[in-house]
Amino acid sequence: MGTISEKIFSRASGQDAKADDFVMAKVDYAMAHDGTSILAVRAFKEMGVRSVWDPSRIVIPFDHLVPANNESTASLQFDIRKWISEQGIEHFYDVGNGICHQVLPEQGFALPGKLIVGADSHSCTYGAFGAFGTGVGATDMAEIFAAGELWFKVPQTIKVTCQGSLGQYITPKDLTLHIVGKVGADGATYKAMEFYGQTISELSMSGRMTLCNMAIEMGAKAGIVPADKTTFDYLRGRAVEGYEPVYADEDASYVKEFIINVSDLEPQVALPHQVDNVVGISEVPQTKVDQVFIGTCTNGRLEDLDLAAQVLKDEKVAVRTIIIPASREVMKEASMNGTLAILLEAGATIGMPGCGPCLGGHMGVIAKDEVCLSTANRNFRGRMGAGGLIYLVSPATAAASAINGYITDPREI
Ligand SMILES: CC(C)[C@H](C(=O)O)[C@@H](O)C(=O)O
Ligand code: SF4
Repeated sequence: MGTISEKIFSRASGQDAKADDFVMAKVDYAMAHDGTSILAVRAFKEMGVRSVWDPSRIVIPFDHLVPANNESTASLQFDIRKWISEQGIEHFYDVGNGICHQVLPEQGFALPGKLIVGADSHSCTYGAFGAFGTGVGATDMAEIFAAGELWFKVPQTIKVTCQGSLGQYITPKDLTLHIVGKVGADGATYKAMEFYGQTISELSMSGRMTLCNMAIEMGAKAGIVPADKTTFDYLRGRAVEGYEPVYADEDASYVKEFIINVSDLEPQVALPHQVDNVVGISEVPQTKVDQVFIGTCTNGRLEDLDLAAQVLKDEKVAVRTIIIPASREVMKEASMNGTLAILLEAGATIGMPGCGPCLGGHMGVIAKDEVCLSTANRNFRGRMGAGGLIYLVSPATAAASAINGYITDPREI
């Protein structure tokens, strides 16, 4: 009698964990990136603890400001590299390897049934593998570095069932934005979400990651897709250790249920400046675009780049179009299968793997009143530059809009 979260916390805490219980849980993998490891390491040092609990269970990708954009970033990264080597952290992915939420799954750390905690809010991405993945602040991460465990309140769970198959150019991002619009930006606060139904079973791992990635945009602590054959196939030859998938019981109790039918879903757009300000593309008035950005931990995967290339083949972009593969692996595959050549031929600019301009640090910050059509997960005011406007869409919609210079339904190209 339990949800996936209750079962994972029961195992990780060694007690029968039910929703709303407070438990001390052992973390399987802890992640911090260049942005948050700085604060986590500072807090860790202040605790006076000599060495981390387990250097083989800490994963540190550098992705947010890479390569360093100025001297102060460079010197912070220098300090972290030093700490990483002193502590013997085994899984350090330096500049160029890619975004944490792509690197961990690719390298086989995102595994069914595991408790994976990251010092980054989109750590819920790992739920795509049937794991409990969640984000914490830097001081909580310091606790984990020291002891390998942390207090958690076991979340209640919302069940989302998705029926029907996605149509042509209707992508997992459209499904995700549609769900965010229905549930609302605070509709799942401190809850776990479990995703079921035909639509979900048909999603690739890439699509499931897009979906779970945005669970936090509804306030959720975790977004979980139960592991199935698609999961096991992806993990074959990749998983860093053995794992035991965890499934909810028939009589598990859910605080709320949503049923979503995608049969007639059209491309979705989240209008500025709220992520749940979601409408169907037919309701968007003609909107001129200044910049298109395809990338991030939401939509920078091979499938996303391939889709953009499918739309952009033999076409030219009318506006500046920045495409940033989520990882080196993605970039390598996109270069081998011809996708990068198509994108370059169309006039797009390819950036090196990492977060890029997603949170307004570099590589595509926008000016006041400029419109950026982005495949990311957040369109908050000022995120990519003060006074800029961010519209969130799928890679297909982003690519189609790049051709016309205004927001365009990819089915019309
Ligand atoms: C920098 C980091 C703390 C932040 C997060 O946690 O989400 C970033 O990745 C973001 O997307 O805004
Ligand atoms: S790609 Fe964007 S949302 Fe994802 S971790 Fe980086 S900054 Fe955060």
